[in-house]
Amino acid sequence: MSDAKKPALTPLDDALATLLAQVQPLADVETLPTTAARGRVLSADLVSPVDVPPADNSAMDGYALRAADVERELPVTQRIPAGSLPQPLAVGEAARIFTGAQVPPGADTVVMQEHTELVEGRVRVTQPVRVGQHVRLRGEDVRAGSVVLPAGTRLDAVALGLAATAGAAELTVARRPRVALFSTGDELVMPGEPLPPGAIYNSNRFTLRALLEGLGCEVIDLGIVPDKLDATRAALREAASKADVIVTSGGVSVGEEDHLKPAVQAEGQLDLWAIAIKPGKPFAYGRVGAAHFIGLPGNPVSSLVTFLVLVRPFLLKLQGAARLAPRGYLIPAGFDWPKPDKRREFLRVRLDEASGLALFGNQSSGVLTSAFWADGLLDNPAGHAFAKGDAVRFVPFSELLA
Ligand SMILES: Nc1nc2c(c(=O)[nH]1)N[C@H]1C(S)=C(S)[C@@H](COP(=O)(O)OP(=O)(O)OC[C@H]3O[C@@H](n4cnc5c(N)ncnc54)[C@H](O)[C@@H]3O)O[C@H]1N2
Ligand code: MOO
Ligand SMILES: [Mg+2]
Repeated sequence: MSDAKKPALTPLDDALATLLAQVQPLADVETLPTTAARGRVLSADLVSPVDVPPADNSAMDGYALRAADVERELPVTQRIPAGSLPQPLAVGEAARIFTGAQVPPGADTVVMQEHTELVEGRVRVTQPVRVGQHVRLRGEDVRAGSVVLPAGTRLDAVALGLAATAGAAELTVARRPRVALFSTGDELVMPGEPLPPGAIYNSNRFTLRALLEGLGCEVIDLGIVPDKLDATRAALREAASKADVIVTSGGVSVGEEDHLKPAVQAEGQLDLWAIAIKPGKPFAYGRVGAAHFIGLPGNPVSSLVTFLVLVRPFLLKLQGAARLAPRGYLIPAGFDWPKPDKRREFLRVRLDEASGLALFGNQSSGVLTSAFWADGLLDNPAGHAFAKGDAVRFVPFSELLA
């Protein structure tokens, strides 16, 4: 193809806007045990019916007392382990108390046992105290009636813990998106099989499956589809009959062996093709029947990067997630980048505390080791040169692979 005939590449932000405009959150929800909801998106606000903590309680093993009484030697009149109900504390008394135990009515302060002396059942405080010290107040974490997790929360470990602290045994989440996945390429063989001359192992299937499962999707794995137009069309029809979204890898560029574009045009419509990013230029989006079609480039790093920057926010929006964009951070570059690409680049870099971002030597889109080595992606605007020490945008994999 001559330069004159080259289609304009769509900027990434425009491509993302097009994708997000095409997707509405799934209407169907399901209620799951909290233990089974990791990675899913909450579809209604979770309101706590209880205060957390439910009562004032001790942050230390020690003695509960009135701060006004600390100058005196106090008789220890009760023992309060966690989980037991205390008796009211009279003036001039102390209670033996343990971390997490309810502070007795009448006491306003806890003294840790290291700051006391116990002589014949009477306790003497040996250090100055502050009124209210070591008392964790009822409702200081969560107030009854407040929203602990808003609709659209992605349920990670901390969110699940917070749901449980509010007593939620079940959570209502968006149903799993059904995603049909297939890889194209006559050179592909599955791990575990012998590798004939000319062949390579299919890695994208594993990367993409893991990414999809991590985002709460039900993966309909259609395996490897041969580089033939008819086979590609048949695979698209099958995928569209089973899934909300079709994700493919490979066969989306310009060679005669790349059949996805014509197959999608024959079975549905192609809305977007080729974006101004490196790696990942020949990304495709369209529709086949009622299903969304997303064609990722075959090169393993290209399919990974395009998934992370385009498909991930798309699948999160499909589930009603509130936050679609990953957080990026300005970090000093540890290297010069004098010859930027005309496309927006996503460089595989590692975070080095002393020198800033370090670059993996081989940035080829076929080199998956670069992504394994890296801590994240340096998101460099199109045509932007920078020098060592300049602040650049770093998006950690911890943001993208979660
Ligand atoms: N004449 C041009 N050729 C290419 C262009 C171009 O603009 N003009 N773009 C290049 C870019 S950039 C990319 S990215 C690739 C994308 O190609 P396809 O999406 O058509 O993918 P394939 O040709 O099928 O494969 C590319 C590459 O990746 C390997 N591959 C494919 N699938 C897998 C898999 N499941 N696991 C592991 N590796 C896979 C495949 O063997 C090829 O080496 O096109 C350039 N060409
Ligand atoms: O877009 Mo390709 O991914 O540069 O190799
Ligand atoms: Mg190709």
